[in-house]
Amino acid sequence: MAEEFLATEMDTAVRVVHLASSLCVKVQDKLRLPSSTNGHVKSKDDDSPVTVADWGVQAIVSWVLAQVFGGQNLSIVAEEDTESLSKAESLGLLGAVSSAVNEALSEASTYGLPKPDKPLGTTEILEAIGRCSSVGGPKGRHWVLDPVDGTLGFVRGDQYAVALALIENGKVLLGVLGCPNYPVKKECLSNGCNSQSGAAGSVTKGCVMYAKRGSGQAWMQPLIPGGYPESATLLKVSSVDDPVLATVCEPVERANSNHLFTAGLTNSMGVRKQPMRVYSMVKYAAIACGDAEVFMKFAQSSYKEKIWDHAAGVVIVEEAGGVVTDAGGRNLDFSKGVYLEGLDRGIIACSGQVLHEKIIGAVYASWESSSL
Ligand SMILES: Nc1ncnc2c1ncn2[C@@H]1O[C@H](COP(=O)(O)O)[C@@H](OP(=O)(O)O)[C@H]1O
Ligand SMILES: [Mg+2]
Repeated sequence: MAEEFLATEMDTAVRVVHLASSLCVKVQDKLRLPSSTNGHVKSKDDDSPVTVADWGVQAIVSWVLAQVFGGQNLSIVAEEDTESLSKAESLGLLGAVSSAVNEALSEASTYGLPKPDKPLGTTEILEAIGRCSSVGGPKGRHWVLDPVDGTLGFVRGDQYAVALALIENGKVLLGVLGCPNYPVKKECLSNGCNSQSGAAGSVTKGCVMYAKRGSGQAWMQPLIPGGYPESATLLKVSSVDDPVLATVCEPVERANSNHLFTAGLTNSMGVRKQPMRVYSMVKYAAIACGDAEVFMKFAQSSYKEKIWDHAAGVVIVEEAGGVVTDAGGRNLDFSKGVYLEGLDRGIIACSGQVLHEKIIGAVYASWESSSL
């Protein structure tokens, strides 16, 4: 029998996101210790923080993909570069990245992944991080990685995500989201999401979600310490289509999305609940598993959205039954390189068509009077 389409790609991506998530959990725990906070976080040129986890995840994902698929024609588009990490004054930081990477890779076989014969040296680690400098584009295969999406949430001990996707000829073929701090209903892990039991069940922390384009299925696994879980459950978006009952999520940071505009918009639609403000692509995860119905982001017009901030989340939401477009109702275009070129105003992800159409209508009705 022919091997299932993208079986190795999907399996490797899911496993490496589990491994990467476990690295993040360890680094985030260390960041919580007051004595070790400084030195593990660096400011980028735009003042956003980057941590041992950002570089560490990028290194292990790049190294594992190169082992499994060969480094020769491997194209990886990812957020971090090696510039500040290679500087002489960053030796301590590079050492911390190296320890985190080698600690994670020493456990790779328990995740069913290749493991280096001996610990990677700093040159190999910088090489792995630096390999991810592809700019993507309309042709061929490109892996797309946001090693730690929502770095601000990460350094604040809050929500963040590890996001890996595969784009081929401009289309997102698969997506994996590691959400190490996501509160998952135990009910959801045993009986699937929206199992309608109505019971206010207990919650566990951490999951990995994934989906393959066209499969009509999106899956969730629990994040378990030190290994790869045996089970996965199907994700399903919420069936709520009444704005009165809908939960709308948006970025925490005002700088990243206009809270006033979205408040006016949701108010005009009759949304009653307070917005759920969450860092990172965890917002897509919340839609995919039925915890929220809408995710909206309206950045300043001068900001250009990057493909790694959306690719994995979009395919997971769509395969779980949801809809994702720009504010003009068009699909996001992943074929133009690093940026989502031609994006009309903002991003709208919904659990279903009915809510989506209402929001698009409301955007048109309120846009003129907004200051965006
Ligand atoms: N001025 C801006 N407007 C909109 N988005 C921005 C932004 N500056 C950074 N971002 C993006 O917003 C992401 C965080 O999303 P959110 O605000 O939903 O938590 C950041 O991801 P990183 O944290 O990976 O850099 C970054 O890519
Ligand atoms: Mg990001």
